[in-house]
Amino acid sequence: MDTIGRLLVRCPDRQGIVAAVASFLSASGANILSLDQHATAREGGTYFQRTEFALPSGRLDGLRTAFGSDVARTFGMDYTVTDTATPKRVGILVSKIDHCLLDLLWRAQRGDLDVSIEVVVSNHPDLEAAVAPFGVPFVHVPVTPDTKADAEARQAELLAGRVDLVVLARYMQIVSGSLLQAVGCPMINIHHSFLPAFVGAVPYRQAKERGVKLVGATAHYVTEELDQGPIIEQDVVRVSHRNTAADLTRLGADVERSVLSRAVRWHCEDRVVRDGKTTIVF
Ligand SMILES: Nc1nc2c(c(=O)[nH]1)N[C@@H](CN(C=O)c1ccc(C(=O)N[C@@H](CCC(=O)O)C(=O)O)cc1)CN2
Repeated sequence: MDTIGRLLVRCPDRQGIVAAVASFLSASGANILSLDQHATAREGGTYFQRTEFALPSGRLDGLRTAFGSDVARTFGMDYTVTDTATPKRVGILVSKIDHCLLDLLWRAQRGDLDVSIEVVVSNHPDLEAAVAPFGVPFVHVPVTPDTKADAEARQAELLAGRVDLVVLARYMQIVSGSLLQAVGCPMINIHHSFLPAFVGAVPYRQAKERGVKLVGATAHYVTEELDQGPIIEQDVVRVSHRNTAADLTRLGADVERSVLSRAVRWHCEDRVVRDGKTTIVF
């Protein structure tokens, strides 16, 4: 049974990258199944490539090591080599709002999202009963302004080294730079507006007051600066003057769920590469 591997690279653009990667994979006994690439400029830019390949089983670790000392070193590549048979481990941070959390749990349970949700951590106890049927551990870690540092230390204990991705599913606390660093893996947030519009905690109220004709949602990587992380996915839905702020919240919730699940899926399929403040999504 072959291993299906995935190689994601980012490096300074120059001639010969595709040939070098393809030659290396061929010489390693791999058969390329798909290859997507992007260069940010005609010259002097950054080069990105996502390659899926079949490889005789038991050889992926050796290929990863050899690629690092060979092609990656030659071209100055940042790269990852992953085994598509190993689902990414996901931890979810949530507060009281349930729809994004339950959507991810439901999609994972159905096999619609190929991830392993390892733990749900919440600063409120409200959603413990809703999570229980999914068989996923739920840990309540209260957060107050006075206890935030200790709470984040506990969150880090629950997440660091145990998950490959953290998702903020309408988590209503600002994550400190030290927690971001301690967790040591990417973090994705679902913001309930079409960024850069309406940053902050209450975008639907801002949207109603502004009289918008569209509301939306944005999934982005979390950075220390609030709602400024590289955008992964966005979508919108039409609204009108007839809609109350509560209507906007209800209509927006469906968009949040679909945007977040696409962003998590694409990240876990290694389709997303960060390029400064932006992303490349293959
Ligand atoms: N470091 C980051 N942390 C968080 C981000 C981010 O981009 N970077 N996104 C937010 C999500 N969010 C809007 O989508 C958001 C959540 C919370 C707040 C906020 O002001 N929270 C208050 C506490 C509110 C409460 O206790 O109910 C606070 O933390 O002081 C703003 C925006 C998630 N975190």
